[in-house]
Amino acid sequence: MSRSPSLPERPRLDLDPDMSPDERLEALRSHLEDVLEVHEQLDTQLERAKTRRENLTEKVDRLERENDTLKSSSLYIATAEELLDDGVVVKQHGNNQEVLTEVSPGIREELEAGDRVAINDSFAVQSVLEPETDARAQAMQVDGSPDVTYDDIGGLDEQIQEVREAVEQPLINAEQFRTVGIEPPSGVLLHGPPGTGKTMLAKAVANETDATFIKMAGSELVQKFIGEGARLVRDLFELASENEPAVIFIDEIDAIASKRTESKTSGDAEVQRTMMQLLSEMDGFDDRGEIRIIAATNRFDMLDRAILRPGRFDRLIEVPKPNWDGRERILEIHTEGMNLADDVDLAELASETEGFSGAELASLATEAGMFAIRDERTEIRREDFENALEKVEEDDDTAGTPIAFA
Ligand SMILES: Nc1ncnc2c1ncn2[C@@H]1O[C@H](COP(=O)(O)OP(=O)(O)OP(=O)(O)O)[C@@H](O)[C@H]1O
Repeated sequence: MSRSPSLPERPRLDLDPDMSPDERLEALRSHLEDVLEVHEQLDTQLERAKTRRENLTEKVDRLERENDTLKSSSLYIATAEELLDDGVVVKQHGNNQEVLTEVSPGIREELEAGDRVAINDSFAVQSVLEPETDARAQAMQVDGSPDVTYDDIGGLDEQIQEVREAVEQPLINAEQFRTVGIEPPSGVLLHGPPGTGKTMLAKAVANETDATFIKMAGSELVQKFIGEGARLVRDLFELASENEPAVIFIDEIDAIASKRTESKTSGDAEVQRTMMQLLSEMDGFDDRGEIRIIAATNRFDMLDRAILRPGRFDRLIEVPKPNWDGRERILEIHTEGMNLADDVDLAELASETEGFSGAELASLATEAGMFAIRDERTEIRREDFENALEKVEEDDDTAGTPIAFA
């Protein structure tokens, strides 16, 4: 904190009774100058103090707003079970506690039995939740049979091999693992830059093992309401066991498993609870049968190391950006169905696209196709790829990211 500046010294007027009138006048003039200088200094200090006060007021406003948000985010979810003359019976999710509580006339009007509501610490109904805010339905994506195969993935042969060992084998050869007496890896963590094929790998392994693919984004697990994140995790594992064999894919795991921050807000505590629930579901994994869990992150450095301990995400697979061979293969995959002219040289394109991710290469192929369509051609020429590359580089300059992801 900055210390308050000290006040300037008060100018003194020394008038000697022996002074001549001229000397007195001179002394008074010089005193006046000193007084004016001090006045100026005080003026500057006053201005500074005003600015500081404005800054502090702004800070107080901001903290008050944050405080309000924190207070308002400490709500619990409940179901309105019964509407009575003198209130409403709500049942809190998580602990199933039933309470007769009050409700304001405004909320009462729109409330129907069975609605999900947000209640505060004293159980008063704060708001009625729209059916769409049912996070469970929104958050999970279930795909009975994804259509991605290992052949659709370019440049990740080693990673495919590792995923097959860690996920596919335990699913199709569970008996063998039991006979040999070893535990398959609990969870697999794919880490690497965005758009490099992590989701594809998880989908492909589900496809090849005829497993249901259940995807949930870590950011969706970060819920506003206390207990909701943990409930979603429970639902996720429940859904998987209803659909065995199943592959659970948690994208952006860093959203719930980042290194602990200094702050101790209620939001952080909720994120912690969600992660603890995930870890406890994984700990009880042995008896779960044919469910495998894969997580992915672009922010490996941010992860709380606790989730990497044995029995948790104990198989790490790095999914990097493709090298030259990988880029050529990915370009082949994404231009397979395209009507390419003879002058298109994918090897040369692979050289020109160093640093591109798989998703960026896929967009490049689509973009080249768009140039041909604009020109009313069905054949895609070398110039279309050149134009597409140029466009990508322009986008890169303006947007700061190389290309829009497919
Ligand atoms: N190795 C690859 N081979 C072929 N296509 C790829 C590859 N990597 C990415 N793609 C293309 O990019 C798209 C996005 O890839 P995917 O969603 O698997 O990336 P991701 O690593 O999961 O990205 P994010 O971290 O952003 O979720 C795919 O649908 C595919 O078209």
